[in-house]
Amino acid sequence: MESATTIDPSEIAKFEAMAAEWWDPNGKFKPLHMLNPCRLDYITRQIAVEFDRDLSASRPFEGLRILDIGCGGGLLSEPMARLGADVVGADAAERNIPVARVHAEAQGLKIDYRHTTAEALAAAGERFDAVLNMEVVEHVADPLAYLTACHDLLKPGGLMTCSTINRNPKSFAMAIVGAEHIMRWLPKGTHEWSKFITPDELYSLLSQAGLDPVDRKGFVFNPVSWRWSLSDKDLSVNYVTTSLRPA
Ligand SMILES: C[S@@+](CC[C@H](N)C(=O)[O-])C[C@H]1O[C@@H](n2cnc3c(N)ncnc32)[C@H](O)[C@@H]1O
Ligand SMILES: [Mg+2]
Repeated sequence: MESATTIDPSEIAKFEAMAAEWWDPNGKFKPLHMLNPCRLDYITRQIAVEFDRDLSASRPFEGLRILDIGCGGGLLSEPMARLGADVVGADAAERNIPVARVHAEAQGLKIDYRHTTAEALAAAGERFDAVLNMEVVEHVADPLAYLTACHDLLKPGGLMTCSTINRNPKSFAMAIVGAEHIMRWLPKGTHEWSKFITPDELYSLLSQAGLDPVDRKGFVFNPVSWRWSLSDKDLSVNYVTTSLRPA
């Protein structure tokens, strides 16, 4: 892989070790499986509004080229392909790629999965209408270089959704003590609290990368209903943003 400046080898090693579990809803990626309906609701609505698509149509994203960067096993690539998009899924952890490919093939989906990075794709001149950048930025070596490569991957007027975890005492309690040590949803050491990013810091990084941040919402877990929902106000732990590449 050329010019892979955003790779943190210790982070990639963690994901290589978990690759076989991507599609086990009760495995190590259980939190992402639980979060999927809520985040898909957000992502599909943002894309539909920006590109004037009707989500009640059978393949509303037909003709859109979408990159799922840090795609893991393809938990988001697959629904985008089902909606008709032309999807590239890219991940720096090599073992994720065959896992994602085999699963998509079994579903009868055509997705272009690649073992590569955002910076290598950008350098190769790849361009997309939308980039899904979900739960990756807190795992990269250089967030600004990474987001700049993501900016370069967008066509003018293109849209990126970017989610991560806030950095404060509550997110330490919930995302690290709660998710890793008490619930054991994630292996211990999955997340480093110091790499979490506040929404204001992320907006600033997105702007420095040349993007216009236009929206942010919280992903809030309700332990009573055992469901995630979107929140306008509570971005205290998990949250998502939308930004546009100026036309
Ligand atoms: C928490 S997972 C999120 C997977 C997927 N985006 C989702 O939300 O279902 C983070 C993924 O980012 C990948 N990753 C980490 N650093 C990366 C980098 N510098 N470039 C590309 N992918 C990276 C990891 O291998 C892992 O698959
Ligand atoms: Mg994460």
